[in-house]
Amino acid sequence: MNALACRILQEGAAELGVAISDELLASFSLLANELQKWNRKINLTAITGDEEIALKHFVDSLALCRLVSGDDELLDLGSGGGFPVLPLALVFPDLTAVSVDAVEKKIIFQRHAARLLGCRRFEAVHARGEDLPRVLGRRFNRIVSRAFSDIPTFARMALPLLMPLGTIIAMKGKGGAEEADAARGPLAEMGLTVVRVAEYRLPFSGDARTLIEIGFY
Ligand SMILES: C[S@@+](CC[C@H](N)C(=O)[O-])C[C@H]1O[C@@H](n2cnc3c(N)ncnc32)[C@H](O)[C@@H]1O
Repeated sequence: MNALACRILQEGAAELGVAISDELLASFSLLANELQKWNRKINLTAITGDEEIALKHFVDSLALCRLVSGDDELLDLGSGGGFPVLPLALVFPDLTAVSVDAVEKKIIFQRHAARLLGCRRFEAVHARGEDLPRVLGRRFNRIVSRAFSDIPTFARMALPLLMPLGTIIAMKGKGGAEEADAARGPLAEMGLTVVRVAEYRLPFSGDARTLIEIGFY
């Protein structure tokens, strides 16, 4: 990553309350390089420039740090090139993280990146969200997604894998609060409720973002 992208990552993360040491910065740089290298051959992401990756993939993913803790058992559903799960695995080395995507080449990239980065408690699984209860057969206390699906569809897939006191977190952009309101009915039918809606701005760009946290009634 170039110097500006490193600054964007460190200052953007600091604004979200996350400290990026020089050692972590080197890991994020390595991840950005691998993403760019693989993206030239296989389509992983439309976000390709250094500064864009630093802001729209890394800083954006790190906004979840306020709702995730290092000892969580986390599942990222529809993780694509590894977001938000890989930045979280870097910042929380003890996080147990399982990443799922329906596109195998994306999962192969994530396994490669995690190996290079030394993410010991990270597992990438090629599967469709609909098949997860059969494929995974385990439970998580934090199930997250970014740019994945509408809230009820995501919640329906996550529900069988959620621990009793766990929460589901959808990362949304502008209009997230309205989407959360509209989902209250379908969520109630599943025994779920919206426990928190956090609206904030992405550092530097000022783009609107919303974290929607959902739990059992
Ligand atoms: C728009 S991308 C978002 C990727 C990543 N979360 C991000 O924010 O950069 C949506 C991802 O969800 C995956 N996906 C879509 N439907 C899925 C399903 N039913 N089960 C698992 N993955 C799915 C796609 O393959 C794609 O990688």
